[in-house]
Amino acid sequence: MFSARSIFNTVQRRAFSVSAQQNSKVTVLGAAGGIGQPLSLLLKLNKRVSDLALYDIRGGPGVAADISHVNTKSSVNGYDPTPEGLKAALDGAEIVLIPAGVPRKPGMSRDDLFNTNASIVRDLAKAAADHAPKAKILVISNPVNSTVPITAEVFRSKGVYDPRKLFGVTTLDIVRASRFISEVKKTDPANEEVTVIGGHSGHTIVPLLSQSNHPDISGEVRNQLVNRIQFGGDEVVKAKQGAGSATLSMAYAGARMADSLLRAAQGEKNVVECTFVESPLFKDQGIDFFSSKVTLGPEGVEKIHEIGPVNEYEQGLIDVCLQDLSKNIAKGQAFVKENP
Ligand SMILES: NC(=O)c1ccc[n+]([C@@H]2O[C@H](COP(=O)([O-])OP(=O)(O)OC[C@H]3O[C@@H](n4cnc5c(N)ncnc54)[C@H](O)[C@@H]3O)[C@@H](O)[C@H]2O)c1
Ligand SMILES: O=C(O)C[C@H](O)C(=O)O
Repeated sequence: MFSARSIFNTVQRRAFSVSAQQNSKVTVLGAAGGIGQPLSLLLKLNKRVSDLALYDIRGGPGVAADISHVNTKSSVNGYDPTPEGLKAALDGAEIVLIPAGVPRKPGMSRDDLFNTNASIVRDLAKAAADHAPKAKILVISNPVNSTVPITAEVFRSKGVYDPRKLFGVTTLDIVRASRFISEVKKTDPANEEVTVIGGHSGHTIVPLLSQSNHPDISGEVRNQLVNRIQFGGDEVVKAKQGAGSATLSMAYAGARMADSLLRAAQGEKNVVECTFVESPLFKDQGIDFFSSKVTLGPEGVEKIHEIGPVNEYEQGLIDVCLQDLSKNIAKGQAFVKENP
């Protein structure tokens, strides 16, 4: 004879075992910041996230308590800024997003953030390598062109580097390109997808309009559109007048990238994002990392796409990009060698 209570428990256990197969713990390091808070909120709304872990050097538990009241199923935990707190935040994570670090003020380049953010990312990468060595790491902190190589070097030094699992988040460039081209063409941005390759700063951001729905864009309109995509970040930094850089659009972009990886991990095919990864595309020119279209799979990077046909103007942009990028990457790699 089964009591109502034991039937309820059995049903509960079954429900748990179904969701347990799809458990996806997602950790945000820098969760109380301008990006961290809205990003964490968007992740709370994502049904694929079962467990949200929020860590920051200040305010993590408060943000977690607040977000935990949102009535979606996932659990939310905030962690104290201690080595134990960081370890607990990372233990068992499938995805780790890193928006920890200082943002730009007007007049600064992303590279000007290097002196502060390089060591922040290095130390968080060390913790991730120790406590979540198999997680997919999504680096948002700038300068992305250098912080991704820093993370790779840290993981390599600890013997756990898997290039399929390290991503520089350049999704905001894709989001902007889609939005800005729709403003020029008076179309719905939902129907505009622009491939943006290279890196994530100024001239290293290379939109391939010739591969978009509007290869006809040319002349001054094209030049202005490309410039706006390359320097869209500056628009926000200027408008915020010293109060930081893009946070809300970045949270949206970061949540999209995390969702794409979760969808791919849960079996969806043909999930493609442009992202800054270790790449063979320009290795012969000494450039180890490059953003291009990447098909995502259960283990992370499944296939790095060729750049495809580009016109003469775009080839010129790529040439300029490669010069800056190689310096940014080398700077990140050297930093970890000199400051292990
Ligand atoms: N990849 C991109 O497209 C993109 C877009 C926008 C901003 N960013 C970058 O993201 C970073 C964060 O920007 P923001 O506007 O959220 O800044 P913010 O200052 O508002 O927030 C940063 C957060 O990081 C936390 N933090 C600092 N050191 C930490 C550590 N060691 N461990 C954990 N948390 C730590 C801070 O306490 C703060 O809450 C900046 O470097 C910015 O340039 C990147
Ligand atoms: O511009 C910045 O410094 C932040 C970010 O990289 C952006 O593109 O908005």
